[in-house]
Amino acid sequence: MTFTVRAPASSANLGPGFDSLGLSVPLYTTVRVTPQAVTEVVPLGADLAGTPADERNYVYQAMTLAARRAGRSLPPARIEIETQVPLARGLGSSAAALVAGIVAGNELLGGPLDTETVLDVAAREEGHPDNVAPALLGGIVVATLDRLGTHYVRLTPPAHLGVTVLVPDFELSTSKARAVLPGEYSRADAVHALSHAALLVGALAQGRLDLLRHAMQDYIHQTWRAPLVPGLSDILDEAWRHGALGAALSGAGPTVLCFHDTRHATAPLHAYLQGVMARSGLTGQVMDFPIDEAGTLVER
Ligand SMILES: Nc1ncnc2c1ncn2[C@@H]1O[C@H](COP(=O)(O)OP(=O)(O)O)[C@@H](O)[C@H]1O
Ligand SMILES: N[C@@H](CCOP(=O)(O)O)C(=O)O
Repeated sequence: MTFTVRAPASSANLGPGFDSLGLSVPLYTTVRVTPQAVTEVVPLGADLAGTPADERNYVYQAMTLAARRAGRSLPPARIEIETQVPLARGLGSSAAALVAGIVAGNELLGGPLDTETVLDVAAREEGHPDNVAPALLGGIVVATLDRLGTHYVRLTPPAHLGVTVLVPDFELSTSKARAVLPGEYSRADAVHALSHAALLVGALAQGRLDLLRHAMQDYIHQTWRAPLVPGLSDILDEAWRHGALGAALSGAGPTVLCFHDTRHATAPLHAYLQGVMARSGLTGQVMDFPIDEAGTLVER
């Protein structure tokens, strides 16, 4: 019996919530699984043309993680993969592929893993839970990973909170954008990060949209990654003057996320972001999204 798994994109960090805070974006990676006598892996569409069409594919590898955690072997199947998530742009394409694959593997095995375990498998594989948690659960998720498990709180997005993303036309791999970060931080930077991340979670939980731009300040990763993303510093400093409620590097970049109030037109923010791109010599797309609330879905 064929089944389909659909996992959403994500925007991780939201400024100071490095490796711990993220939200779900309604662009999807879809994995269609049909049990059959031999395994076939079929990436579909131009965006996945560079990914392996065999068992080395990241989605298939993710399916085997579910089997390993369940102590079983994966039955053979035809596995078709499609995505709307732009690759290596900081919108969690690898997290969506990983979560979709683990959920698909679990489903193919008859569902031996519960949601908490699926999340833990994904977070351990990724090394941090901030993009896999919203990809699996939807909404806004704050999460941490320790030796006992992956612990999280899922927040329902506040009313009137929308997302605008600027997605540049160039790729930046997460590993490259992690390699530029320092190994150590000062106590002042740690206190700055803790207080801002805590304030941000409180503001999101209470719908305090007025606090977002203050709470989203970050020196842990954005400062170091700014040289990799032309225009980022300008947007972080200035986007609020053009209607953004707050701005952050999305995941490891190069996408930049702005929050907007859905009761107001986003045309001035779009015009500003297009202007930053033009001044920075970039091309790319500016798009508005609601926050996805469904997370990963399985359809039979
Ligand atoms: N649907 C997919 N199928 C196979 N591999 C994928 C898929 N989506 C992403 N990937 C892999 O993940 C890589 C991008 O991961 P990463 O650098 O972490 O960027 P991001 O997750 O921000 O898009 C791609 O280059 C590709 O190797
Ligand atoms: N916390 C991570 C998030 C990476 O997200 P991605 O969408 O770019 O894979 C980081 O900032 O490195």
